[in-house]
Amino acid sequence: MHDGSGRILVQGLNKSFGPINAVQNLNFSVEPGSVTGFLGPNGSGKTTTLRMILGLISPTAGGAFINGQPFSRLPNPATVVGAVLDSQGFHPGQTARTHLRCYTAALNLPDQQADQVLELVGLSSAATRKTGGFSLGMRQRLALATALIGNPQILILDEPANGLDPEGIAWLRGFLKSFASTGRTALVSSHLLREMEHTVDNVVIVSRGQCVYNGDLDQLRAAQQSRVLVRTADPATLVEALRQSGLTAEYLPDGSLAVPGTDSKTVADLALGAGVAVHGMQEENLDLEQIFFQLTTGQYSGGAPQGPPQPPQGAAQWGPGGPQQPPQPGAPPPGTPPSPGVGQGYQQVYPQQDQNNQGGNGGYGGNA
Ligand SMILES: Nc1ncnc2c1ncn2[C@@H]1O[C@H](COP(=O)(O)OP(=O)(O)OP(=O)(O)O)[C@@H](O)[C@H]1O
Repeated sequence: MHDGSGRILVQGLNKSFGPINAVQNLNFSVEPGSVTGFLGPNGSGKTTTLRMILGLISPTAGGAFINGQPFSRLPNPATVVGAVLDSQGFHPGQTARTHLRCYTAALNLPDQQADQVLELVGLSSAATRKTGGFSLGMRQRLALATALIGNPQILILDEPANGLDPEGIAWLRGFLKSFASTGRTALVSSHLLREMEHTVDNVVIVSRGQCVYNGDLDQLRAAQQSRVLVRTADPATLVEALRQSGLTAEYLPDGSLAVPGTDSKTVADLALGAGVAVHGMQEENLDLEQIFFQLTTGQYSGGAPQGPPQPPQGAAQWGPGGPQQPPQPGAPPPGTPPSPGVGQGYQQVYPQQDQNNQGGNGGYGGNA
């Protein structure tokens, strides 16, 4: 029997396709009562992971558990998990209602359930239309209706916002939030943090098949920091003045300094007090999307293998760049404050980016 918790647990998950390591040692948990975003660039292993969670492919190593059981061992799985990995699999000659009634019949559910889920996804008026004429957004909604047919406790959606217009995305957001507010679990993948930013409570961010962040989105947001970039004739003296005021500084490749967690006035005052001439100063702020790019950038750089992405300061659980531990049954949920020292040191955040500015996809740095 499953434990009924509504929890998804991924432990040491690996999947290789020949020489391709699509998923490497993934560990994360997805908690009930929340919407968790599973985020990463194209090809980062999201769909492969979801397929393993749903028992559609076998892991090379590790495991995925729903309510404490592998998917294949769940009794009445349609009442436990509803999933959409692909919104293309409809018979074009079938109406939306007939399509859904195939499922109610197969699952031994009352026929009215088909109309109920159509209403839930806002497709009641299209119940008798053939799916062949459906727009991409309507297909997404019908796929969602199909996933909901067994009134599942857990919803797993792969890129559900693809093809949705802004109104559709807003609707999806409201739907997922209300689904989670009833204590159920939603795991939703996307390659765009911006798309999911206002929908999800927690995020699991993957890059090149590895987890680079797993935790509370607010905590990731709180890790955004401004830093002051300062050019001076005497950086060593300024570093010492900063140090005496409890601030740290990083030497950037062009010789200027980056001072995190402060503002330009403070740095200017300290420089003045130390008698150091300042030749230029600038404040920089990271937004969430920049952090996302920074964590995931380099996947397609095509060059030599790179080091793992580095976490911003104060973030929750980190993957290869930090002390992420496999979640254990009963472990604290994502968002548990990091232990002292986790992700400390703003200096870790920038160097790769400043030097390489890889990918050109919003990469941070280069302003110093
Ligand atoms: N059946 C397969 N055979 C060979 N390689 C595969 C197979 N499925 C996935 N891959 C490879 O595994 C890697 C991860 O792919 P996956 O589809 O899981 O990524 P993704 O994050 O879902 O990407 P996207 O956002 O583009 O859907 C890619 O390099 C992909 O080419």
